[in-house]
Amino acid sequence: MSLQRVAAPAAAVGELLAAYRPGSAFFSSADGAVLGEGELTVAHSLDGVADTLAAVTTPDRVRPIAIGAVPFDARSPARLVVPETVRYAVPSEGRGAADNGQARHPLQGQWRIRAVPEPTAHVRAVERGLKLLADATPGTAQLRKLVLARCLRLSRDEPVDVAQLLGNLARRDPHGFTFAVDLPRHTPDHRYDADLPRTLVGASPELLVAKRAGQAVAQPLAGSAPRSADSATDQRRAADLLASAKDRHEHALTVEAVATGLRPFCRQLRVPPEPELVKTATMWHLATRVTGELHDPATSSAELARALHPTPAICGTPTEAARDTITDIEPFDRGFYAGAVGYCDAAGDGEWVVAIRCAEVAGGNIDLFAGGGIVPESDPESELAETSAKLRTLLLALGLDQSL
Ligand SMILES: C=C(O[C@H]1C=CC=C(C(=O)O)[C@@H]1O)C(=O)O
Repeated sequence: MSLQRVAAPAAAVGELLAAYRPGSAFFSSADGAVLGEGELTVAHSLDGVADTLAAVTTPDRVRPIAIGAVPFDARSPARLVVPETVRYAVPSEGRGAADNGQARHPLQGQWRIRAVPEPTAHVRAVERGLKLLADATPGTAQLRKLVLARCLRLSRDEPVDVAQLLGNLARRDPHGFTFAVDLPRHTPDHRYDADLPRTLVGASPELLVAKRAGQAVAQPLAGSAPRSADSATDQRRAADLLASAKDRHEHALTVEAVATGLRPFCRQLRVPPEPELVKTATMWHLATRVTGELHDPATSSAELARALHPTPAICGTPTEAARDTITDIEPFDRGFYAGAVGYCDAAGDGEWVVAIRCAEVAGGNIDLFAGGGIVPESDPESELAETSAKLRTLLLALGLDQSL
């Protein structure tokens, strides 16, 4: 077994992006970027990260990390790789310059596109969800929020160039969390050839949890509006979102769950009473930054992520009832969409984001996902439009400027 080596800090995030090759693991945030290459060992759950890292940590071994993804259903195996080599980058000057237009390097080729479910069926799924939110079933916990998603399956003859897609995502959303990590090769439905590597690639706006210097930080998002190219319309949509009672309700349920999840670990937890607005290249969201001082500064980011995932931003409230309902209603397996992706080092420091605005790539196949939170005040047609707007993060990065 070789040592995990840490190379000298790279000059810029762009350098690590350029160095990404299929099979490596890339994660970037406003704090910089990390690129893991090679595979020393693999942990299959967030629970297993501490032991896996402890097993490879020796006095002459530099602080190892585990980097990778956890599926939506945390009972299924995760893939958290301890790379042989890790390179870090500090944020670069140019990182602030968003490229809001089309992908600079569109992925050429003829795509076949299949929506699962079809848009009209998604509207019916939301109507079904609304009925469950309205009906109280004696003896079962009342659903208060449910997140329903849909999937676009794109395929073509040539393999998808993940490095190019990753670069396009990073350029369009320079303040987001951009990632590409390999997944277990087998899907539960054996849809792809087991020889094909599978990669989760995306640009998530949502921090599940980060831990550094004895502090935990989470930034739950819930409540959305599409951006507009017209600046007056864009500002009006942002103001309407901030004032929307429906979106504030949807948001409050998520913040409540994140605060409840973090509280046992923290001696002081700050939860701002009012949400703020955050934006991506395509969406506005309501966000609340929750921060806490950890009782035990050694608590790891993997442990915190495990305690929080799945939040009501991607599942619902109460968690189990929402997860069962999602399995019943959605006609596809979420896989690693709506899971968690990030890294944790041997001191427990690390960052984990909610795996949204992402896609699973296998050869010439790419599955795009988007969902939305449903509360009793939700409107089915608006929910469909919201998922279409969210899908544009990946569609535009692929070079497809169309609404689906
Ligand atoms: C589930 C997704 O978004 C979540 C994060 C932000 C806002 C959301 C919303 O407004 O519904 C969702 O909770 C997704 O992008 O697939």
